[in-house]
Amino acid sequence: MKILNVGQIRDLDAFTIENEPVSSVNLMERAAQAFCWWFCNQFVNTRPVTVFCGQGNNGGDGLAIARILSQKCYDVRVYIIEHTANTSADFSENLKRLSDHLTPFQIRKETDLPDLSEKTICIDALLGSGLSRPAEGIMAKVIGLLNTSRNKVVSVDIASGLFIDKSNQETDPIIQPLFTITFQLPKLAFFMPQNAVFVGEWRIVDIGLDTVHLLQQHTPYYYTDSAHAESIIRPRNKFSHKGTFGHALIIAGSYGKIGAAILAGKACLRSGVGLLTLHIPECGYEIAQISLPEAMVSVDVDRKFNTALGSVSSYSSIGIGPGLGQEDATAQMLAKLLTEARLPLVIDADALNIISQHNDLLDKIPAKSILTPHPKEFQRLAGETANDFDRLETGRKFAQKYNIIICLKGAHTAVILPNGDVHFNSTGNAGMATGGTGDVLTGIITSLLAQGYPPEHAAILGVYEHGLAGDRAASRKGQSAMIASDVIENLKID
Ligand SMILES: NC(=O)C1=CN([C@@H]2O[C@H](COP(=O)(O)OP(=O)(O)OC[C@H]3O[C@@H](n4cnc5c(N)ncnc54)[C@H](OP(=O)(O)O)[C@@H]3O)[C@@H](O)[C@H]2O)[C@@H](O)CC1
Ligand SMILES: Nc1ncnc2c1ncn2[C@@H]1O[C@H](COP(=O)(O)OP(=O)(O)O)[C@@H](O)[C@H]1O
Ligand SMILES: [K+]
Repeated sequence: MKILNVGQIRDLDAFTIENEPVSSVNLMERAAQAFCWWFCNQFVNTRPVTVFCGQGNNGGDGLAIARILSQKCYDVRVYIIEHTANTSADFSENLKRLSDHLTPFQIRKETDLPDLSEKTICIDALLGSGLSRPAEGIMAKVIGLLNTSRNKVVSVDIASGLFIDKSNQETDPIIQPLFTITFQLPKLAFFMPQNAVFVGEWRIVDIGLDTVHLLQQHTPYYYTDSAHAESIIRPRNKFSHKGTFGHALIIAGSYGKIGAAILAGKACLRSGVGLLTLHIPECGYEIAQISLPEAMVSVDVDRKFNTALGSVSSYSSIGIGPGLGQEDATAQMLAKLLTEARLPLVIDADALNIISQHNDLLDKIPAKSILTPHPKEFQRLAGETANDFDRLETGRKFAQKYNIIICLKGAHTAVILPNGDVHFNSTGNAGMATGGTGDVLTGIITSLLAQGYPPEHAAILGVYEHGLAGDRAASRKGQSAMIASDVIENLKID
């Protein structure tokens, strides 16, 4: 699914209006109906509703929503914030249409602000995608009122005050909704951790914007929905054998962290690889043979750390990093691997930390290798960034410069491709914020690479399936009880 910028969204609206054709007020009616369909499924009509409207099209949506909800027997109040002399045409039309049902209250100054009963659900239709500057004056006061009230707030399209495709300042007044019900497409702002409280839970409602025009839009930003992930999966051929699915090598673990190697290895096997070899320090030999009998074990000459590899030319994919430690000898082994490897690697955890400390290694990373940093590891690698939008841009430039794929891990892991395209993940949950889940991801992606998935697909699909397994684990165990092993147990890539 594509993620468009503000200008493209405006064009898509305009194209739909002209070519469907549908009048812009009827498109607004569709948007309001779609919002109300979600709203009525979520909240019963015994809850009072107060709609706060600006004077642009977002406010117009709010007026139409108020009318529809009032027709559905909700007890609705409407407040219009008079912040400008210019109202949009569709706002004015909806104001007329509302007059048979309700009389709105005007808010011009602070003393006009209402007291809200606790049960009231507030609908935020102050400002939408037309936001051109931070909210101020009476608009900021209303935002402040809603944020300090204990009421549930639902934002129409986007929280008022939040920019769709660029960073806000920390001091900007922005609604902090419980839900954002957005039209047709997710917005870039939703994927930034800095915006978590300004988005809440978000849902997309379809308003029938032109799909052909949408297909023609160029954007570097995508959202990995189930349809996209499933289109990547290759079915297993009836006559396939273990050689068909590759031989993966995972180089991981150190004294006290052999578990990281086991987690990555088990995840690799559970993701469909034909054969797996684990390269681990000697202290992990028995642990690995007992806990993962399906894997072959290559034992390092060192007892506690991975320090030396034999030839790696026979492997179909190589993953390195989980629990590796950062010993000098390990760093030298990594440098040699980067120079000798003829295929894209999966590079995680301490392997990334070693590269951060030896910047000359960056140029040696094989093309299309997949790096899986969490935000701190990415900061060590690429330096400080001003905000999450800036971090994403830095990631895009980094991926392009070194011709690599970066999976910037988080709630919506961003898979950044060598051409600068970004695929935000849609699966996963906060139960995955527990030790070892990153090791599991390394195993999954290494497995997919071994099976012959192109690196871009291995990264996008691996991240998606990792999150999906996490979601299954959460629904079975609960987010607090689930651990990384549960993510592995719930893998099912087919
Ligand atoms: N047919 C369609 O296109 C559809 C559109 N839809 C809906 O329209 C929404 C976009 O509507 P929109 O473009 O009218 O912008 P909106 O956000 O309502 O307000 C802009 C007004 O506010 C002003 N303003 C800006 N910043 C401000 C600030 N900080 N403080 C105060 N004022 C500020 C700005 O004025 P200006 O920048 O010129 O000063 C302008 O007057 C979109 O999110 C969706 O909900 C749906 O119905 C589907 C069909
Ligand atoms: N709140 C969250 N929502 C969704 N996924 C999450 C969340 N927190 C962590 N994850 C996922 O869990 C994994 C954690 O990886 P990482 O930080 O490397 O952990 P570890 O080093 O303990 O293995 C990443 O894939 C990340 O995307
Ligand atoms: K809004």
